[in-house]
Amino acid sequence: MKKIYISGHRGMVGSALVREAGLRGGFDILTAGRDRVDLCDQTATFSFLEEEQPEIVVIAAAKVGGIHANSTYPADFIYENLAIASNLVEGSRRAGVERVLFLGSSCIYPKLAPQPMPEDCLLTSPLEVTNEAYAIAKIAGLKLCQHYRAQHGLLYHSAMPTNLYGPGDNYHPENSHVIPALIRRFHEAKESGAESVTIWGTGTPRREFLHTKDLAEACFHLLELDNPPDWVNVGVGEDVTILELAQWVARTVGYQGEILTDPSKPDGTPRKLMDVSRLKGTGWEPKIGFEEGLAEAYRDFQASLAGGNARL
Ligand SMILES: NC(=O)C1=CN([C@@H]2O[C@H](COP(=O)(O)OP(=O)(O)OC[C@H]3O[C@@H](n4cnc5c(N)ncnc54)[C@H](OP(=O)(O)O)[C@@H]3O)[C@@H](O)[C@H]2O)C=CC1
Ligand SMILES: C[C@H]1O[C@H](OP(=O)(O)OP(=O)(O)OC[C@H]2O[C@@H](n3cnc4c(=O)[nH]c(N)nc43)[C@H](O)[C@@H]2O)[C@@H](O)[C@@H](O)C1=O
Repeated sequence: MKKIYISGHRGMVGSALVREAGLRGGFDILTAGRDRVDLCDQTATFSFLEEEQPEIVVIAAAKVGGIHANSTYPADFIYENLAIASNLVEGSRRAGVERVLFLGSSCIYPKLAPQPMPEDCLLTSPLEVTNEAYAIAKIAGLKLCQHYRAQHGLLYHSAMPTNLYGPGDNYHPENSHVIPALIRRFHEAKESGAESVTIWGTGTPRREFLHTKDLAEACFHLLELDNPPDWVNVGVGEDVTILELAQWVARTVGYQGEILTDPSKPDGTPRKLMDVSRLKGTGWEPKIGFEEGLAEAYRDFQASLAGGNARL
């Protein structure tokens, strides 16, 4: 049994990682809420890792949000994410942790990166302003792992997922990502009989969406590789416009009214399609189709309304 600490286990990604570890077997799964350890607190994080002695640490704890949250609270996003990454990476080294997997995000790549975006376009031109603070912290996390691996010979490496969705998402009307936000807005419009739903921005940006179960499988696949890349993109390799996404969500929810756009709201990056050839070359493929994944996400939202554990 390998002792694996999955940080952020109450979150959308951390909970998918815990489920996947359970399905795979062979892991002694360690989790800890903020009540046990605040990962922004260096002393508490170092002591926790020293006491628990995990063999593997997965960094899925983070301050996370959509375009509005990122641009409204940039100080929180850069500070908390830098602190979590540096405390967990240095704390892991001190506690003798053999392997760390750090989760970043596709927003680490330049705003106008070549499409699809290969791993080596990192730091080649400026970032998108709406999530610069978060992206800088995620680049720092990736670089911590890369340099600890180089200097200390530790197997610390990273995965850069595209935009994610799945059970346990954050359905906050303003601070969430686009999929949970639209599920909620279209559902409420259907319930109230509203004639139209307005989506933020022009509807023209393109985004790629990966289900968290596929991401969790990719993470455990990476943890099985003897010599994983320092960082690797995780995505499906296909994208849609935000207007097309809104039409998918409307169909899933059963909303038949009009869809309007609001160009006074930010679009963010025009496109961020991942080049996933490196990961696919190691034998991983996503499995969950978008229609199936969205239908499941809508069921998760409905369960949360009925008193489940999703965040509203
Ligand atoms: N969601 C997405 O679309 C994407 C996510 N990612 C990455 O995946 C990872 C997880 O994201 P996701 O699951 O969506 O985010 P969530 O917000 O759902 O989960 C984050 C988790 O981190 C925990 N956490 C945050 N700060 C602290 C802290 N100081 N101490 C202890 N725990 C803390 C939260 O705890 P609590 O429950 O107490 O708040 C929560 O459980 C992040 O690294 C993110 O960058 C990457 C690409 C896209
Ligand atoms: C995962 C990723 O998430 C963030 O980047 P983002 O891709 O811009 O994320 P988003 O999901 O919030 O928006 C995607 C697109 O959708 C449009 N959009 C329409 N209507 C709504 C809406 O109602 N809510 C939201 N949130 N967006 C909407 C929105 O205007 C944008 O064009 C980063 O901050 C960064 O942290 C990061 O890593």
